Amino acid sequence: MGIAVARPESALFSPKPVVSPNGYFNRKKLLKKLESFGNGPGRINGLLDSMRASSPTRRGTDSREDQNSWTVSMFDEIMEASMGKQIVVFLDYDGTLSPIVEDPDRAFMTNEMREAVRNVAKFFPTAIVSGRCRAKVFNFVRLSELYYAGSHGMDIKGPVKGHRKGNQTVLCQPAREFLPMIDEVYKSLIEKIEYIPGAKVENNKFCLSVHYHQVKSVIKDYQQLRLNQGRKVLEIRPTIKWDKGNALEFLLESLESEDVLPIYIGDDRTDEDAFRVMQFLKRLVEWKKKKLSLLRH
Ligand SMILES: O=P(O)(O)OC[C@H]1O[C@H](O[C@H]2O[C@H](CO)[C@@H](O)[C@H](O)[C@H]2O)[C@H](O)[C@@H](O)[C@@H]1O
Repeated sequence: MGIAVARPESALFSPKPVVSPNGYFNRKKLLKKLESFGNGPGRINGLLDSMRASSPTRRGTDSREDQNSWTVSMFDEIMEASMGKQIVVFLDYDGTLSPIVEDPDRAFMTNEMREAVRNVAKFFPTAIVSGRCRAKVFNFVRLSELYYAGSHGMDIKGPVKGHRKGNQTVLCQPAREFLPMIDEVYKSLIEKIEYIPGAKVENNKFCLSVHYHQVKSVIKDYQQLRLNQGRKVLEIRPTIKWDKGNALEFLLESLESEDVLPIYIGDDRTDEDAFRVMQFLKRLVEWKKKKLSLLRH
């Protein structure tokens, strides 16, 4: 597959973290970048809906043939919508780049998939957005040219220095203060879980995944932590308002390019936080366009 999109020579992400006093990004600035999001009002919305509809189902019923025909039919649409824009690609890991398997430590991606991601990253800034801790997802993917947003976006880092000329590291860890608490709960869970056959607790740095049940009793005394249910997994994370959607906004805000077309591919409930942000931004762009056209007439 050949993709011809011009990539600017300058660094794609700004040199230092974008931190505004009241948060980690400036929505107004982001809106400006996305002003010409799509070639018509329903364009990106339709694209996103189709992407979601064709992502692998929980039971994995989509055939390879279905997926291939979707890829071919969407290719032209994506190319058309991206005219003059900087495409930015966001990819979830488990269930998107790797198959869902029983043992979370063995969720390897194929070399074929790694090659595909490597090729995408040659043309577009590419970020992996995962519930896993950044180091672990990096060990699976092993592509240093990518951006990684681990712990559901609570730990963001750019490509290693020197990989691409002029590229800088972006760092964002909005839940740092929760580390001791997460660690405490992790230790407590390890003790409890020892006696439960098949249960496993995974330390994802800023959040924890309990591969199965018996967790509610342990965290009931921690009001600042919440429970989230994933695929046969319970996730514990800080109550702060920060999810994969915020990670997406943070990375888009860090882009130096003015006109961007974000593409996000994911399969899980937590990816819907990012889908919601994309829908919201699109509505904002439409609203602003409508307002401008009313002012002109
Ligand atoms: O955001 P993601 O990259 O999709 O991470 C979400 C969770 O993924 C992993 O668990 C899931 O995949 C495992 C391996 O296939 C599977 O055994 C488990 O049942 C799934 O829930 C990861 O282990 C979790 O820590 C992540 O929260």
